[in-house]
Amino acid sequence: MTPSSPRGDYDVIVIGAGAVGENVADRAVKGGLRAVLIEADLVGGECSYWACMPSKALLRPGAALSAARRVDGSKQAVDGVLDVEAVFRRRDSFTSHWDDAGQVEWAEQANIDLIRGVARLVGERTVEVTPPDDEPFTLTALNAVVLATGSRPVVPPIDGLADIPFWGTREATSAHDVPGRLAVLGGGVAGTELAQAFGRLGSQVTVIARGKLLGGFAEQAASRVLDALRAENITVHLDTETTAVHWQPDGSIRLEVTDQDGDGRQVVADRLLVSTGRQSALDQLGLDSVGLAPDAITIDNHGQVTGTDWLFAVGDAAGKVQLTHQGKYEARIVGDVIVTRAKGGQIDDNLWSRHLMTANSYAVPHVVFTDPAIAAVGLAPVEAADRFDRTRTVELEIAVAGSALQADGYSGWARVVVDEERRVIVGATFVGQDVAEMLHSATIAIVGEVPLERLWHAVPAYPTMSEIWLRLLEKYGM
Ligand SMILES: Cc1cc2nc3c(=O)[nH]c(=O)nc-3n(C[C@H](O)[C@H](O)[C@H](O)COP(=O)(O)OP(=O)(O)OC[C@H]3O[C@@H](n4cnc5c(N)ncnc54)[C@H](O)[C@@H]3O)c2cc1C
Ligand SMILES: NC(=O)c1ccc[n+]([C@@H]2O[C@H](COP(=O)([O-])OP(=O)(O)OC[C@H]3O[C@@H](n4cnc5c(N)ncnc54)[C@H](O)[C@@H]3O)[C@@H](O)[C@H]2O)c1
Repeated sequence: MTPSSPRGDYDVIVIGAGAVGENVADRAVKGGLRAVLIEADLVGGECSYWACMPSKALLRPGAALSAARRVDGSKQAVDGVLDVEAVFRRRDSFTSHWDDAGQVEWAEQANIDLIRGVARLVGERTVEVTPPDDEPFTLTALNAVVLATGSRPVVPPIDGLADIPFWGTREATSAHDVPGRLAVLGGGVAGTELAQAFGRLGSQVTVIARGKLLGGFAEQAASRVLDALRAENITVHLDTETTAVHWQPDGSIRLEVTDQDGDGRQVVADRLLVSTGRQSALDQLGLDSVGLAPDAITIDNHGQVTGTDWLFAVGDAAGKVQLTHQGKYEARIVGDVIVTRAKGGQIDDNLWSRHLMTANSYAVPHVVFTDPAIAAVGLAPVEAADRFDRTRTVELEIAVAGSALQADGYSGWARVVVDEERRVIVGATFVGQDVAEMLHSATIAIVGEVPLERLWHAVPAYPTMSEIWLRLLEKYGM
């Protein structure tokens, strides 16, 4: 939808209509302001069409099949393989076939104006929009401009890489074919999830990680995912640098890799997926027009760009936490800050106030949707030890009645980190089949700063996997 009169003033101009930009605009409108979203591509952004939704849709059928195979009685009923066409069909429906009509309708119903085009700042509170087939025009924001422009893939400077047609995560998540041999460069979350997804769809997958696999997660958790990938015949090279990539006459791709002992080898694949991280998309936004350098801006915990009182950045663009749910949290906070200011109210600087992104520092939930999955929130033991005087870690195998029922031979691991002074949980990690849904209980315990003495009264239903909470508290000494 293009508003009847797009030129002129808005209270709030949001550049980028990904999940995060949509949420800022929605919050502003619900607070009584006039907001416009400007989008250069599909309304809904990366998560809806090329990231969270399609990647999880590619993973889910494999996880469901494996779950059925782990239970005596149901395993006898499944002797086939994944129906690749059906998996792609289901994925296509989750991406609405890369058609954003539904999101456009949502914006209309939410009373948010939407303009298609590329936006950039041309002065304080002033944004120039270049529509696809029209002349540029300018808009002025009475209150705020919000940068919700997301992130772009980082492509490493590897010899020969620029000369070959490799897949990024966009091409992988929207693929309609399963490569015979798939090489995955990067052992982060995207690479690991997509390696398992394509391995289960039939590719012979080789992952090349320059360090550990899933290095940001607890070693005990990441190693179980690594073991699972290898058990599924996915080759994983750890601590391995890729020095050159060649396009071969038969159309295959040859990677020259070197391990930490300096031993070289070659990996040959039909497709190469490069998933080596993402960086904030703040360049080409005209920040220099207001005296700011894209690589030098700082953003405070209200989402405000330091040195301005009208410019905000949220979600992947802000670069603090590159996760949809956390970006949407930032969006709600920025929306509330803008509305409160517009109404002449006071911004509350206190921890956990509705104007401060406190959860970014203490309670970011993150799920790796592999099988086994990793679900983690809050601080790792080392981070907790940095922040608090006395901390303690309790860890356990997940072996309760609920897990035994969930899968025959269920294997999982759980850990909580406790701030001993306040006797509250400050971090939790679970790894195992179906652990993702247990994560929010940990998030609530951390955000609520629920004392262990009170948590003791939070009785997990029997027989569920949440019983691990009771075992952790018992092991702690409750
Ligand atoms: C493969 C993959 C899987 C992922 N899976 C998950 C997951 O399971 N869970 C999770 O929480 N996170 C996941 N993420 C991360 C998640 O996708 C991002 O954190 C999220 O999309 C960020 O949302 P955003 O709105 O900030 O940015 P985006 O979704 O990137 O939206 C930004 C929008 O701004 C537009 N834009 C940019 N510049 C301009 C301009 N100048 N003018 C107009 N419009 C502009 C873009 O076209 C885009 O639509 C995944 C990421 C990848 C790559
Ligand atoms: N389930 C989820 O929530 C989910 C899933 C996928 C992606 N994401 C998010 O999307 C973003 C992008 O994901 P990602 O996996 O690309 O980023 P990432 O930062 O998680 O991982 C990138 C990996 O690439 C490696 N790398 C960098 N340069 C390399 C090189 N030259 N050779 C080999 N390896 C190299 C890094 O060491 C790192 O392990 C992340 O912020 C991630 O959290 C989230």
